[in-house]
Amino acid sequence: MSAPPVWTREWVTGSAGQTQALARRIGRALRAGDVLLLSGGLGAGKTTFTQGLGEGLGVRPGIISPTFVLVRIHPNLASGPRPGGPDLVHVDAYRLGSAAELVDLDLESSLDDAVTVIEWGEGMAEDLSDSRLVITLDREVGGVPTPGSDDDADDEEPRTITAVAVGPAWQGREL
Ligand SMILES: Nc1ncnc2c1ncn2[C@@H]1O[C@H](COP(=O)(O)OP(=O)(O)OP(=O)(O)O)[C@@H](O)[C@H]1O
Ligand SMILES: [Mg+2]
Repeated sequence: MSAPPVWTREWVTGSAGQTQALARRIGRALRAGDVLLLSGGLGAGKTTFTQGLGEGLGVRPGIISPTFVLVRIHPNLASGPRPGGPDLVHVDAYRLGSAAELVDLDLESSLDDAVTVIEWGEGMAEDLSDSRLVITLDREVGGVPTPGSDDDADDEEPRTITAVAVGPAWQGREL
């Protein structure tokens, strides 16, 4: 059974830009060894959120939804806001069939020195670390589905974003 959360926080954003701004703020507070599991349906905004995290961490830009590559490493930039800070290891577990396949990616080797962000990691990556931040992006606001847009490019839809902190790393630590 998984451990009870240390704390939970919730935000509502109104656009992709606001989601990135929130993630940027969170990215500035992250430390080497942190593990984030991003959940939420297709197109919920997991990659958009990760782009903001990357900016806050000051890592090499170009964060995308990987299609064939399952793991991409974004090194910390000496010219960024956190020189000498952790790299970002960005994983997309969508195509993985099992936790055993995730083990094969050998994320453990970089775990202590980097921030590891796993899209679709919930229910798959819990064994990776004692502590984790589970971030869920949801199109529902206040339990009510928000009307979808016909335009796929619409970047101004509301999202509810929930962070559930689990494990000792988050004890006494806020975002
Ligand atoms: N409030 C919002 N927060 C985040 N993204 C938003 C918001 N409103 C609209 N969007 C749009 O939703 C889309 C989110 O796409 P993104 O690739 O980040 O999702 P994803 O969860 O990574 O999808 P996938 O499951 O395919 O990896 C983008 O086109 C973004 O502009
Ligand atoms: Mg994605």
